[in-house]
Amino acid sequence: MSEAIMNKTGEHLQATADQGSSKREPLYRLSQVEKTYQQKGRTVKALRGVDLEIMPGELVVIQGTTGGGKSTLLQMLGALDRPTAGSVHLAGRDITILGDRALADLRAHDIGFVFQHYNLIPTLSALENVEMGLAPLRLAPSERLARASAALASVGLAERRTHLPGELSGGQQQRVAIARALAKKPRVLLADEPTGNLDEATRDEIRGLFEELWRAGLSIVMVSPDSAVARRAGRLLRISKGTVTEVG
Ligand SMILES: Nc1ncnc2c1ncn2[C@@H]1O[C@H](COP(=O)(O)OP(=O)(O)OP(=O)(O)O)[C@@H](O)[C@H]1O
Repeated sequence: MSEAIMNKTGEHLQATADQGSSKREPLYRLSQVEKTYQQKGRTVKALRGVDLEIMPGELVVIQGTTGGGKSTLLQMLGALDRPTAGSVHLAGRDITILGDRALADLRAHDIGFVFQHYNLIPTLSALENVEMGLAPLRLAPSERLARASAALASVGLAERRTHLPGELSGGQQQRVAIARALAKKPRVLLADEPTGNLDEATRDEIRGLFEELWRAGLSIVMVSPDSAVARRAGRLLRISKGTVTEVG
């Protein structure tokens, strides 16, 4: 990535890195988190008493066996679902006791999501897609435009702002999705197999972008089976049968 882009990324994220919580307070603190699902009359324990702390500025990669609980854990971190037992604190706040509206507000402001399949709206331009991510924040239109433009520039796509997703490569579409998450200035970026849909060369480009974002101060938690992503991680976790272990 060019130095100019990195400077923009750094500037864009500075406000995020500075916001609120002190450096010593964990970004996440999970205590005895359990999640059980009912599946055709039987109980499945997806998470079994997970204790986990993630500090601000960490790049955490989660790997594990199929059905081990990776997606369930990411859903707990993303406030997309509540645990059956235990607590999840985000920046010192117990998010397991929040109501639906407060959780939606938290997701809109504090958590950036990136998925394997980009989830862009095909009829909207790159810039409009990024702006859409800001809709729940009810910003003034000028502020929304400024934030979306800055986020697109921070991933190197300033010149592609008017392009539709179908006119962009897979890697560029994933960059738009990352810009959409960054525009919120989130406390944390959660990514679910973000390189899973890309060819090897593009995969490396997106791995590099995540690493640069991390080095610029962003906290990132990523589920990825990609061993090259794991090698770049600050911290690698394995989850199997609902139990998390540190690797290395
Ligand atoms: N909504 C649900 N309802 C019932 N069971 C579920 C639900 N979501 C997950 N499970 C079960 O919980 C366990 C953990 O699932 P999870 O999706 O978290 O695993 P995973 O590690 O992400 O798997 P994969 O790598 O296959 O995506 C599995 O046994 C799964 O079948």
